[in-house]
Amino acid sequence: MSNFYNQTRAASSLMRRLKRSLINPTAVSRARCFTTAEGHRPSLVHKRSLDILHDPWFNKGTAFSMTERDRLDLRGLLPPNVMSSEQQIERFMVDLKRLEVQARDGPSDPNALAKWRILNRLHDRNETMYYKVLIANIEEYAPIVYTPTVGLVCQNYSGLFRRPRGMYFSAEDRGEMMSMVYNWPADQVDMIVVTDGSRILGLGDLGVQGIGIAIGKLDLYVAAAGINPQRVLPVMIDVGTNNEKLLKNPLYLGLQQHRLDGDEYIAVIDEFMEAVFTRWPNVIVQFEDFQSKWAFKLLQRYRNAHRMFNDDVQGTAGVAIAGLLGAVRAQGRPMIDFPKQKIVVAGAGSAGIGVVNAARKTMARMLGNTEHAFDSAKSQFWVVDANGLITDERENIDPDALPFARNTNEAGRQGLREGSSLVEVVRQVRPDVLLGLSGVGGLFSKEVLEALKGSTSAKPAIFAMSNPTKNAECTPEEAFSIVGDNIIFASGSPFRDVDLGNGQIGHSNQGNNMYLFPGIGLGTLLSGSRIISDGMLQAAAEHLAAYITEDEVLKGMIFPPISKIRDITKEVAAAVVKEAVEEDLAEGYRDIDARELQKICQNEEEVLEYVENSMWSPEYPTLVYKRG
Ligand SMILES: NC(=O)c1ccc[n+]([C@@H]2O[C@H](COP(=O)([O-])OP(=O)(O)OC[C@H]3O[C@@H](n4cnc5c(N)ncnc54)[C@H](O)[C@@H]3O)[C@@H](O)[C@H]2O)c1
Ligand SMILES: O=C(O)C[C@H](O)C(=O)O
Ligand SMILES: [Mg+2]
Repeated sequence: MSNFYNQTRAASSLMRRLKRSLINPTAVSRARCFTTAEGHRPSLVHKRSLDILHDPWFNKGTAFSMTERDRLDLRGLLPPNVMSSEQQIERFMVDLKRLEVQARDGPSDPNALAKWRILNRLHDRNETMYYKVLIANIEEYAPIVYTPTVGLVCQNYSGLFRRPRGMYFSAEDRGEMMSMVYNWPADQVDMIVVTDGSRILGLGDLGVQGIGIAIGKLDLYVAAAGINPQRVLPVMIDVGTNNEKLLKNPLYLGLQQHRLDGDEYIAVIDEFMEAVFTRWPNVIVQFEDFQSKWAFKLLQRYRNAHRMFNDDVQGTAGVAIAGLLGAVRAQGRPMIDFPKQKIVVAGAGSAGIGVVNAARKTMARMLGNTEHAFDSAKSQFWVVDANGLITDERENIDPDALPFARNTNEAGRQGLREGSSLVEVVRQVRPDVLLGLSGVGGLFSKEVLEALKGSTSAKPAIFAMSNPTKNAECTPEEAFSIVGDNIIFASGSPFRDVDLGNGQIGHSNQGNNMYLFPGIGLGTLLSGSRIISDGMLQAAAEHLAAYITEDEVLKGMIFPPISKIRDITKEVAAAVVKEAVEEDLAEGYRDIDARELQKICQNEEEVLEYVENSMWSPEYPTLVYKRG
């Protein structure tokens, strides 16, 4: 009897709620909660895709089941791991409690993560205002939305995740990507930054959490290059992770399996490339923070047929070249002396090898671009990795590092051998430049910096390029205090200038690929080039190098201030457009065809104007309602 009574009461209460829901949309959701709990009765939704995720009544975030994701066009718009609502709450609570703990190991600003949250919420609410704030305060907030804070964000992404941004393609989506790509609401996408999360900055494998780096890079594409924010797409390809800590964490948002490898891995990336280029044939894809093992292979696989580049290999190389040329000028020598520089590089990964390859080519070009010049230029480099100096005696040598392996006999005459330590190499070689792309914080120890005092250069250069801040090979204070005032210093993450006393400033330059990738992307877009050639990358680097005046260089400034990044990007993009036209690669952009582009490129001012006029600026447009 009482059972019957309860059922009747529940049924009439449900009827009342449903009736109310017909007139009051708020009640729909209340009824939804009620019916779900009582009888799994579905709710009717008149939305799909992102509109559901952005609706607080219907959104379940990571708790959408896979069938619901398929039914509602949500596949790819959420990290792949489906969570229970209990897990969601646990994740939220862990994050909430973390606020009580001071962020350790992060950027020097203890409030960086809090600032990131505030900016991120603005990004979700009002994109125009977000970019207005970012552009107007780029020097202050680039370190929040980009390196170094973005590293901390990626490390904590499972806790920080609120509203999804970008697309996730996972190993589970094989065979589905071609249709999934249509779940993204924008018909036009100009720029994709994609990562597989395998080497995020110097922080290692962060799996699905690496999406933060793609978001941060695209923030700069909008702020610096004026790419329309409605046409950017951050992508995470989740093929698993080899980070055991993440694999053991039940609240991790990614696939809880080890990374795919070999042909299986390549098949996933191939499928992703085919899907995005089918839907958006003119898109440009920037590969970011792939472990070296795949970075070079994928670059070779796609670069001759697709509009793509690898920022860590090619963007970094260009920035380093600009910095190295600046360092030569700072010594009061002509740039043409670059081929005489002795360069010790610590780190033989995607970034280190990318830099030595490009620097070797630049030297060869300066020496007349002959085969002999190219061959002899390699002797200016000493490459040291985790196992010490790389020589031709190295077993299982990485083929990408092979051209830079020192000849053992010749190394012996210098007092060096296979595996010599960094300090030994610096002591014996007495280099003009010590460049770090090792990911190892503090690698340029007191001993190494002391050894650099023996440099044959009047003004040795120290490039501690690893990110984020705690992974820098040394700080500017260490460099100036140990090696002396008469040095050039650059780091990947921002550091403050050093007060040398007597009114003298030791400049701390930020040598980061952020000076180039936005211009490479924008220039490629505006030229309509089908590929990104070496010449286009070289033109970008040369323009960055030329941006700094003689006066600035002599004061030790080899990179311009970040506050000028929009102007630098415009110049770099114009150089890329011109080179694409010169190489006959440019096919035009929108209503500017190849022939018109050629005409524009005959006049320096006109190219710059073309680029500037094509850049998006954060201004509110007037909105007019039109029935769909
Ligand atoms: N400033 C920039 O614009 C910029 C651009 C790209 C990469 N980076 C930074 O460069 C670092 C490396 O990136 P990657 O993609 O080449 O990584 P990677 O993991 O592929 O390569 C790291 C290299 O460093 C070597 N290494 C490790 N320990 C060493 C030691 N004790 N001494 C000498 N070498 C050592 C490794 O053997 C490997 O060759 C990262 O921290 C990344 O953030 C900076
Ligand atoms: O992301 C950066 O700040 C630079 C570079 O791409 C890196 O991987 O460290
Ligand atoms: Mg990178």
